Order: sequence, then C-alpha cells, then structure tokens
Amino acid sequence: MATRGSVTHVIFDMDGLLLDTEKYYTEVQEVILARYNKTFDWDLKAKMMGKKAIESARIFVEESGISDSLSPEEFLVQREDLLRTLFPNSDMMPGASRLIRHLHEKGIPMAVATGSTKRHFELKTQRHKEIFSLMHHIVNGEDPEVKHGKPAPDVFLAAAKRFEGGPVDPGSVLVFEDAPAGVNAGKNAGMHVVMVPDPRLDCSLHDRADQVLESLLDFNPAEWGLPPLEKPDSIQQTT
Ligand SMILES: O=P(O)(O)OC[C@H](O)CO
Ligand SMILES: [Mg+2]
Repeated sequence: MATRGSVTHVIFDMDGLLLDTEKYYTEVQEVILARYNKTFDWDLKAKMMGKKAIESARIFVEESGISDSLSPEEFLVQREDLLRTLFPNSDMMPGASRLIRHLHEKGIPMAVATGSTKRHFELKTQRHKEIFSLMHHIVNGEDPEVKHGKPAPDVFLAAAKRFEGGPVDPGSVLVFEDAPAGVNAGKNAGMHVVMVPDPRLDCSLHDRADQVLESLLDFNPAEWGLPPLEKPDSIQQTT
C-alpha cells in the first residue's frame, strides 16, 4: 500500500480528540453568554477551541461584544466553577482507547500535547488514568516551553523533544487534532496532521489538515506506515 508518510511517533491533542470535553466548554460558554442576552455560536467556538485559556477568554469577551461588562480574567473565574463540576465526568471519544492500545502494543511512542492546564488535565483524566499512562509524556498549556498556545507550534515541538532519543524529526510525527488552531499548530511544527473535527465546524477550517476523518474509528494506521490493525473491519469495540 502506498503510504502518506513514514511515521514513527504519534502526538495526540486531548480535548475534543481523545476526550469528549469540548461539549463542556460549549455548555458553560452558552450559560455565561445567556447572562448577557447573547448566544454562543460555532463561529466563535471555532476561534476559541484548542487555545490556551487566557487567549480563548480574550476572544470570547471581545467577539461576543461583552468586554465592557466582563474582562477575560472575570470570564475565566465564572467559567471555572462550572467546568470543575463537569470535567470529572469526561468520557473518551469513540475509537480513542482502541487506537492508543493498538499503538502501545506495537511499540509506537505516543504523547499528549494539550492547551489545557495541569489542574484541568487531572480532573478530565481521573477516570482514564490507565489509558493515559500508556503515553510516554504529556505536555500541557502551562509548560514553561509552551510560550505561545496553538496555533503556535510550541506545544508540539516541546512534545517531539521529549521522546526517548528526541528531538524527533517533525516529518516523522503524526498529530491528531480536532481544532483549527491545533491543526495549524501541528502544520506550523512541520508535522503530519489528521483532523477529526466536530461536524458542526465549517469545512473551510479543515483546509490545512493532511487527512480529515469523521471519527478515530475510521483511522487506518497502515496508510501512514504504522502497524496495521489486526481486524479493522470486524472490530466491534467503539471506545
Ligand atoms: O484541545 P486541547 O487539548 O489542546 O485543549 C484546549 C482547551 O483546553 C479546550 O479547547
Ligand atoms: Mg482539541
């Protein structure tokens, strides 16, 4: 089979890609905007997702036209209480556990590169410690090497550096992302990017991805020169 590239290492985004957590941000942001008689839409969502908290907070108050009433810092305080009650319920996205277990079994080194804070990472993953323990390392948005959030390449370059024998050549890394800013970050780092976007995201925001999939269940490792799934057509497991 002709492959798209010779991939040796994999870096996963977390929110909206491995974990079904973007819905919590959406829900909470809808609640906050409703307090100002405004509605939250997918144009605004697309601009915020994947970014560091303070960066997305600035976009939120400015683009929704409430910056005279609510500062980015105040928004984060309001959001925090609501998010903290929701994050411990986080579920894995379909196909995430299956793919991670497969790549781990085959000895492919994996990492997570998230814009999320360390504290939020702990809350979101508390029910999924075993699966996240299969990652060689995790880089979060508060890491000192991540000077700029996605779409800057910092978080992916930091993750590529920390593999055994690193830094890994970006051309050998496959990134999985759900957010436009995250796809741009992976491409800005010189890596291959598979995008698994929410279907509500405008298709024009898929442009820079090397491959766009509806679900991680549709990913075919062999296409990227990675060890093939044993029985890709008969696997019933969805998580
Ligand atoms: O998608 P991630 O994992 O980089 O997380 C970013 C924010 O926490 C949520 O959009
Ligand atoms: Mg994401």
